[in-house]
Amino acid sequence: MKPTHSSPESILATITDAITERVEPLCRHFGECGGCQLQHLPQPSQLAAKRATLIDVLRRAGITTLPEIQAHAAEPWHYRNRIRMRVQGPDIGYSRRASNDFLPIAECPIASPLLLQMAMTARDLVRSGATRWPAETSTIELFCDANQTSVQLSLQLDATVNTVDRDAPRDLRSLCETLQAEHPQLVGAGLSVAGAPQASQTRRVQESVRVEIARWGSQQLTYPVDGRDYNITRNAFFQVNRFLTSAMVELVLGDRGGTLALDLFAGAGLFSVPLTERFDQVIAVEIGEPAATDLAAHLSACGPQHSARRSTTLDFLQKQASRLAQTPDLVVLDPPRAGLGAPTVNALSRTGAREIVYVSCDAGTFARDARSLIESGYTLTTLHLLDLFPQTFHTETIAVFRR
Ligand SMILES: C[S@@+](CC[C@H](N)C(=O)[O-])C[C@H]1O[C@@H](n2cnc3c(N)ncnc32)[C@H](O)[C@@H]1O
Repeated sequence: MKPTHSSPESILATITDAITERVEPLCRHFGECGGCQLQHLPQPSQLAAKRATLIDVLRRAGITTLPEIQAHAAEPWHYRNRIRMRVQGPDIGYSRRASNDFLPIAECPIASPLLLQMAMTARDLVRSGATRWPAETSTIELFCDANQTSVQLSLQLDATVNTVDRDAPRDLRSLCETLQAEHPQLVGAGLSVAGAPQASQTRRVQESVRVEIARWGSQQLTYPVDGRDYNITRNAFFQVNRFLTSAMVELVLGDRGGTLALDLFAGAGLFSVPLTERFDQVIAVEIGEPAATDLAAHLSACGPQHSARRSTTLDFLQKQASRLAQTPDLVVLDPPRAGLGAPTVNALSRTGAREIVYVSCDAGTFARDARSLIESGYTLTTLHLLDLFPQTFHTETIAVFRR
C-alpha cells in the first residue's frame, strides 16, 4: 500500500485551485475567518471537489474498486444548528484562518439565522451595559432545533471550579433573562468550566469534558426528526446540518430490518430510535455524557428488548459482543474523526455482522478503516457523499459494507 502523504484538506485545496469557476463569497469575513474555505466556489463545484478528494484518499489507501458515489446536498447556507464562538471583551468572533487570533464577526451565513441574531443580540446587550458576560467567559455556544423554535445557550469560562467568580451564576441568570426578553426561543442555559479528564476517557471525550457550575431554565430541547421527538441535553452531540438530518436517517435505515442491530457511537440515539421500529432488538453504545443519558431515556421508551450501554465501542465489542444471543444483522458505526482503528475493526469483524453502515466525518480515517474492513472480508457495496458542511472542506460519507 502506498503511504498517504497529503491530508484530505491539502488534496482538496489542490483540487479547488484547479477549478476555474468562481463566485463572490457571501460573507464579508470569508478569507480572514477560519471557519469556511470554499465560499468562492458554487456548490456543485464544492461537491465535485469533495468527490474527487474522496476518490483520491480511498485510492491512496489502496481501494481502487469503488461503487458509484451518490451525492446528496441541501440548502448550502444557514444550515448550522449549533455555533460555537469565542468571546473577547464584549465581542463575539471566530479564530482567524490558520491562527489562534481572535476575529470579531458581524455575520455568519452558514449559521441558522436565529442563532446568529441571538449571538449578536447578546453582544449588543453586553456592549450597552444592559447585562454582562460572567467573568472569564471564553466561549459561547448556541444550539437550536431544525425549525429554530427552541435554543440552548452554553457559556464556557476560562476558569476552574476553584477560581470561578462567585457572581458567575447570577450573571448567567441576568444575561439569560435579558436575552430571552428579545428572543423567547431561549429555553435554557449552562455555565461550565474545563474539568480534569479521567485516564479512561478517549481523546474525543476528553476534549469535551466540562463541569457545569450553573444552570438556567430547562436542560434539554426537543428536536423533531421525521416525526420522532429527540430530547437533547444542551451539550450532547447532535448532527449539525439541520437540512440533512432526515436524509442521513433515511440512508442509514434504507429498507433494512431483522433480528439484531447494533448502533455503535450512538450519540443520543438519532439512528437507534428508528432502528427499533425495524429490528427485534437494538443495542446502542455511547460513552460520552450527556449523550449516554439521553440515549438511555430514548431507548427505554422503545421497549424492554432494546438497550443502551454506556461503554466505549471497543470495550463493548471486546467484552460484551461475544455474549450476544445471535450474529448482528446490522452494525451502524458513526465514530468521531479519529475513526475506528485496527483493534475496533478486528473486534467488529469477529461479531460476524452481515452488514455494516459506516457514517464518517473524516475521509482519511474512513479510508484507513475501509481498507481494514475489506481485508477482513467485507465488500464496499454503496458509497454516499453528503454535503453536510457546505462552504467548508469537511466531508461526510455513509458507506455500506457486506459479507
Ligand atoms: C459523530 S457522533 C455520532 C452520534 C450519533 N450517531 C448521531 O448521529 O447523533 C459520535 C459519538 O460517539 C461518541 N464517542 C466518542 N468516542 C467513543 C467511543 N470510544 N466509544 C463510544 N462512543 C464514543 C461521542 O460521544 C459521540 O456522541
